[in-house]
Amino acid sequence: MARVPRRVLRRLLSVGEDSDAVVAAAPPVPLSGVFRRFWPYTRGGRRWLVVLLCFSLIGPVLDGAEVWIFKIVVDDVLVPRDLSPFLWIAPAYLGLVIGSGVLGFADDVTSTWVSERFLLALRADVFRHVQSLSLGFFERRRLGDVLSRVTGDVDAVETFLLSGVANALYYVVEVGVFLGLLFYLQWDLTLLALVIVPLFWSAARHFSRLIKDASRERRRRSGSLSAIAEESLGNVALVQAYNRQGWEERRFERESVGKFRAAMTSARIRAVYGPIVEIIEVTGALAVMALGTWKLAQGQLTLGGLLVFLALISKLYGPLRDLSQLSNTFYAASASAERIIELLDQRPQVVEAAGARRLGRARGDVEFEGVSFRYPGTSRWALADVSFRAAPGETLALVGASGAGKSTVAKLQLRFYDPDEGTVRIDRTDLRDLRLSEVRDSVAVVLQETLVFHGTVGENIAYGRPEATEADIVAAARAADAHEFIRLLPEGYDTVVGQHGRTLSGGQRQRLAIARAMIRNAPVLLLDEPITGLDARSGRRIMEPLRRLMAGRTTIVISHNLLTVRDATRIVVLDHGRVVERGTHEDLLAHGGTYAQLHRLHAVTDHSTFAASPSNGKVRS
Ligand SMILES: Nc1ncnc2c1ncn2[C@@H]1O[C@H](COP(=O)(O)OP(=O)(O)OP(=O)(O)O)[C@@H](O)[C@H]1O
Repeated sequence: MARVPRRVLRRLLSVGEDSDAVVAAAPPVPLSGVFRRFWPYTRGGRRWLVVLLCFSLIGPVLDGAEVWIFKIVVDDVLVPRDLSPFLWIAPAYLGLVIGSGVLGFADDVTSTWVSERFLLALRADVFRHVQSLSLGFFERRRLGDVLSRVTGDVDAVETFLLSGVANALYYVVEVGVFLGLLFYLQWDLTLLALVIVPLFWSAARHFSRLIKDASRERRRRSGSLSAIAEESLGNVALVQAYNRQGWEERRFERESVGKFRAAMTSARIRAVYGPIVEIIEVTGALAVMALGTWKLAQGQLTLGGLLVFLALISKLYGPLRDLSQLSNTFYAASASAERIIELLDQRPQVVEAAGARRLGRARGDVEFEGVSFRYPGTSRWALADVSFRAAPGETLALVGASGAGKSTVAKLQLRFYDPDEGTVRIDRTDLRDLRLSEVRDSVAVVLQETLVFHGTVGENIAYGRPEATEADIVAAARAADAHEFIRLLPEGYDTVVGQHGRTLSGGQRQRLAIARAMIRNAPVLLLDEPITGLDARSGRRIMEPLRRLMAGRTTIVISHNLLTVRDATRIVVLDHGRVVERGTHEDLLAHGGTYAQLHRLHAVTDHSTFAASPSNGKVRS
């Protein structure tokens, strides 16, 4: 019979089986591990931790003194009905209350300062760490979950380390002071009062495990919620165009309900825990009261003594209960700490070698030699034995069907990944031997998907070189053929473009990206499908500023669109990650292979675009 209620209780107090998770739970870490991991972040505020420790020593002493004065009032004023001691008791009591107030103020301000400094250091470090991770990490992880860890879980670690520890110390000192007073008053009664301590602890141990499970589930669901919100709001145009709002809402709601369930489980655990602790506490107090009353009757204890004893017992049980509850708080916060630790344990796949060499201003000699590469976790070679070289100032075009591996070449050139076999070089030096920041400084990119940040047009152009002057920005915009349209914007270069530059057209965004690459003035230029998404006319308009940008730089142009390829000094044709042809435009046409085929196909598409375009106004100029 007892099994049924036990089963019900277990169901009520556990979070249940893990459903197919949007975001997986982080691996568990013991409390001591969490503590060791985050303790170094208290470095700047340890001196203040000592001050806080002093406050926590003084506070309970003042508290104890207030209770002791109460004993004197009962024994020396109330029982003998004599007012004279009251003349010193009243100012002493007032003094104690004022002292406690001042101490409370100083304690609040100092502890908040220490906590916030800790958070500042931790948050900055977590963010710095996440930024240092390789592209591969971001390609695998859900951004929303990472955001939720950086912003939400970090705060909980503070609870664990500082507030938690400061409170624990405070409670321990309180327990010490009150125990001392109690032993001084009546040692045998005190021992009786302490019988409940093991009960307190076993309850706390049992419940904190349950709390930890529920808290982990809550944090995991929070991560999932952020991930879903980020994905669906970030792609709102797609969601609305395909009428998928309902589906997105249901996904969001499923995680919300999961979080709600986890929150309810925690609430139930706490709600059961509270009364259990109270029952233990009252049992102890009743036992003490019974023995105390017997002692009062025997004349072994004064009335003031008994009253103070009972007051002190309640003062003692307070921090004892808080201490046991604190273990719940610790376990709840450690669920967040685990998520941060998992993030901090991620190692960038691409790391700068110790003693990496300086590159300085590169000449722009780019070389791939026998490069093979597989994306982490995949079995297919994205590039297999790829070799090519572009001398300074040359233009090399990478051509091939979708998925042939063209963008992967760009990622390796930027050292977002390292090749599994072979070598990528700039100026004859392996990228792995060079400083990472200088490798990337040597390259300017214009990507398939133009990245525009929320900010002014001027700021977006200067992103390529933050120290650029206004004149540099305008010069770059002119060269990119962007000056005219920027001038017509409501506030010119100070016009704020929304996130992803949604207030600009595709062609305008592309010209902004060209201006950004222009201002960077790097020796190597990577153009990844620079005219994708533009209609034929805009595509042709972009060609002129692109040619200006390419002049005097080593350019690797990745394109389906053979318009941008014709001028290349050398063309490399990729197929399923392998180089299948190489040569000039004329050579390859004459060869009649894959390139010639692509060229014929392109001529047809280009012609059909042209044929279909008059109604769209997309006429060849
Ligand atoms: N982050 C990734 N993780 C795993 N596989 C990837 C990743 N990025 C690309 N791939 C795979 O590697 C291969 C080459 O992709 P890549 O993006 O280089 O092709 P591409 O030639 O640039 O294609 P497109 O012209 O369509 O942009 C493809 O099979 C693709 O599925």
